Order: sequence, then structure tokens, then C-alpha cells
Amino acid sequence: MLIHTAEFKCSNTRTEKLPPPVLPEYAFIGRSNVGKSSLINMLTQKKGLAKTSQTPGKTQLINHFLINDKWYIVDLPGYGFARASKSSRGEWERFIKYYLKNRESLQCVFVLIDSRVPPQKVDLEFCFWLGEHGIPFMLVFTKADKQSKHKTQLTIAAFKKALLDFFEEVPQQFITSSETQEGRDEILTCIGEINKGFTAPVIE
Ligand SMILES: Nc1nc2c(ncn2[C@@H]2O[C@H](COP(=O)(O)OP(=O)(O)OP(=O)(O)O)[C@@H](O)[C@H]2O)c(=O)[nH]1
Repeated sequence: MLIHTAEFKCSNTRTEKLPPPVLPEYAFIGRSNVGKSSLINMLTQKKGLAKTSQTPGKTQLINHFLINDKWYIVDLPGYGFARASKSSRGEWERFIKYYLKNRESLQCVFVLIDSRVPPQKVDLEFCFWLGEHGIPFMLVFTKADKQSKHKTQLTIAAFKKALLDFFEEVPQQFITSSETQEGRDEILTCIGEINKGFTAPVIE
């Protein structure tokens, strides 16, 4: 799929203010600093679209980016950053989990995993939670340029093994690098395919 336009649409801290759910949308989420903003910029080929930062856990908003006037990339706040207070973590849970469970136009959640780290409890628990609620998701192993292909494969194998304790089969996986653009075509092709089957929910 070619990206003709990618524009920031809105930032929200409240789910009531989200755009009407008439276009297919794809949420991107992961532990803070996993490379989510860089991935969104890489997918859209727009450097400053999602903000990248060296300070983990900065974005606490749901950001909608409209792509080709036809679908949304949704940038969700990162989870699992140590410095967040208990109350702000609780708020994150309520807000994001409400969005994930109730957003009619959400087609798939791309869960970003740092390809250099062994399976982390917080990532696995999040995947289990998605599974429990029947929310479709896929895995994106980020920062692949930072290590050998072999090491990335070992991380993926370990993550899959951990998931198989819970799931009968593992979701689709992508390997990405925002530096080399690895994984871009694969993710966009996948989104293009899902878009073809989208019918807008009826809004009452
Ligand atoms: N080499 C390399 N570095 C990356 C890649 N993706 C992200 N980075 C670096 O990792 C750091 C974090 O990247 P971000 O894209 O800001 O991460 P984020 O997940 O949006 O961070 P939060 O704002 O905490 O949610 C930055 O220094 C990026 O330059 C990648 O694919 N390869």
C-alpha cells in the first residue's frame, strides 16, 4: 500500500471525544521506549508525525493519525514505565482498556516488543488480556537493526513459547526497524488487506 497522506487528527484523554468510528483503525502500543513513535513515522514516512523522545512514558494520550483519508493509525500511551505513580497507572488501565474493549472500528492492535529483550511479564500479561477479551492483535518486534537476525529469532521463539502457555496458536508477527524500514511493506500490506473487509459500524 502506498501512503499518500498522513495527518495528525486529534489527541484525546477521554474516549467520548474520539472521532466517529466510521473508518478502520489500528492501534499501536507497547512498553515505553519500545520505538512506537519511530515506527509510526517510518510507516507513514513522515519524520515528525508521532513524536519521538528519549524520555520514556511521555505520551499519555490517544492520538489519531488519518492515513490516505481512509483509515487511522492510533498511537496509544506506552505501558510499564517504572516512574509512573500507581494512580496514574490505574488511570491508564481504565482509559486504554475501555478504548480497546469498546472501540467498534478497531481492527487490530499491533503490540510492539523490543526484539532485544527476553519475554517481559508486562508484555505477556497485556497479550493475555487482549486474548481474554477477544481483541485481535499481532506482534511487532522492533529495533531489529540493533542485533543479528539470529538473536531476533531467538527472542521471537521465546516470546511465542511463553504465549503458547495461554493461546493455542500465536498471532502473526512482524520484524521491524525504523532505521532500515524493515517490516514496513509487510505491515502496510496486512493493513490494506484488513481494510478491504471493513464495513463501518452503524452509529445510533
Ligand atoms: N536503532 C534503532 N533505534 C530505534 C528504533 N526505533 C526507535 N529507536 C530509538 O529508540 C528510542 C525510543 O524511540 P521512540 O520511537 O521515541 O519510542 P516510543 O515507544 O515512542 O517511546 P514513548 O514515548 O516512551 O512511548 C529513540 O532514541 C529512537 O531513536 C529502531 O528501529 N532502530
